[in-house]
Amino acid sequence: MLDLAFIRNNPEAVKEAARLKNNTLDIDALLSLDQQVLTLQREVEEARAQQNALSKRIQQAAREKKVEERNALIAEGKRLAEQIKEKEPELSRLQEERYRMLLLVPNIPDPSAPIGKDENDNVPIKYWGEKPEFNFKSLDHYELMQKHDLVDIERAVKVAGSRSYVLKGDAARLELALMHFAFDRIALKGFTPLIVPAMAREFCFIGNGQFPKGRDQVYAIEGEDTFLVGTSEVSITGMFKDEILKEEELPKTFVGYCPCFRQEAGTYGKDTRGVFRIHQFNKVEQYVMCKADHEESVRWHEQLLKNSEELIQALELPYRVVNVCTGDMGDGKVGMYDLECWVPSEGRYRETHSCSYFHDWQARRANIRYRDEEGKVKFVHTLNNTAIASPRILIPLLEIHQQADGSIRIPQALRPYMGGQEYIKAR
Ligand SMILES: Nc1ncnc2c1ncn2[C@@H]1O[C@H](COS(=O)(=O)NC(=O)[C@@H](N)CO)[C@@H](O)[C@H]1O
Repeated sequence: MLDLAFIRNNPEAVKEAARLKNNTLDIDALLSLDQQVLTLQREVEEARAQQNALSKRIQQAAREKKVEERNALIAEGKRLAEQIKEKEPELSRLQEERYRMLLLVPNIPDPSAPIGKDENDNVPIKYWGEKPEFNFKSLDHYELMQKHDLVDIERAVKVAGSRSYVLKGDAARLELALMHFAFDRIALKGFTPLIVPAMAREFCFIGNGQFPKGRDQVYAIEGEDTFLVGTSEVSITGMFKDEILKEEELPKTFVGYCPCFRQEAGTYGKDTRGVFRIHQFNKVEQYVMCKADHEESVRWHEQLLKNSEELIQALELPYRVVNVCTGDMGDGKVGMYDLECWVPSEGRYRETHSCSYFHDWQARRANIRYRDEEGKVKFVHTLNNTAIASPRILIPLLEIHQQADGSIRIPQALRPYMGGQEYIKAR
């Protein structure tokens, strides 16, 4: 959410942001609704002020025993009270409608973000690692998983329907090893480990920006005010709602974990093979809350990307980083990098990480503030990046490290989390 004063003073900038982000919100309609609210607010306040003045004159008339005047004044007071009683519900209805529209206003993308329509306009900015040249018939992730009996999709579909999976054997151990590896490496950088609720109240989803627009991606729990989170980012944002932190508490850095759930509405028929796009997965998340300073946000954005690059380099996976364009980054972002790992069977890079900064767009929605050294209260800036999301990361991991004899090499960095095991051996 943007500051209403900013929108009033910079309507063209906000309209341009909406255009660049394929956001169809009618900013003029919001501003005229805002004018209606301000006018009605003034009328109600004036009526209240008149009421106060009147009550003094009524007491005065009573003291001076001016019965006629006092009655006339009381009647005037009643008329005013009627007016207020009629206008207040209208005022709160319009304020509620203005708030709902404010939630739909996109953030202003940084000028460094490429202007574009969709993911095809994202700009690659960095490549790392040698793509493997297999001198044998290489397999895709699903063939490898079946060959090594590492997955059971059929029984998962029986249990949970489409886009579900059972990870078996070393793949199940790999997933937990990857979670532990990511948690450890990021915690070693001073980030506070958190295991957070995967069920969260509505205000958490409004706070991080998942609601109202992304509501169709979220599973609701029947009869409760809680929903299943698509990322621990939702719960971490909700943890600090309505709090006023001290500046010296910032930056707050977290490495969060929880199971993630997504409806994946609108992706029918897309990425249906294997475990690329599923309804439930595990993710270790980096989350930073810092003071309201653009340079600091940019520094953290670069740092969060670097942290994840270090993890992927340790897993020895070739990847590239793309600067996400305005049409693909979504409403809340000021800037966004995707880290994409090379998937040999597809002959292309596929997204495994998203790294974003928001300035105070999330903090304003979740009302997370801090008191700076001069005692001024400001909204914090928030950022997040994937550390590791699995099983999606298993796709490049298994494919890249497959060997001619059918075994799969476990990267050195993961071995301590796999009991020292070096290969997944063909059975
Ligand atoms: N439906 C899904 N199935 C499997 N993995 C997914 C799915 N949705 C997202 N992911 C993984 O989770 C990562 C982060 O998801 S994201 O929506 O892009 N970004 C976030 O959730 C941010 N909180 C940063 O992690 C993706 O890059 C991908 O690796």
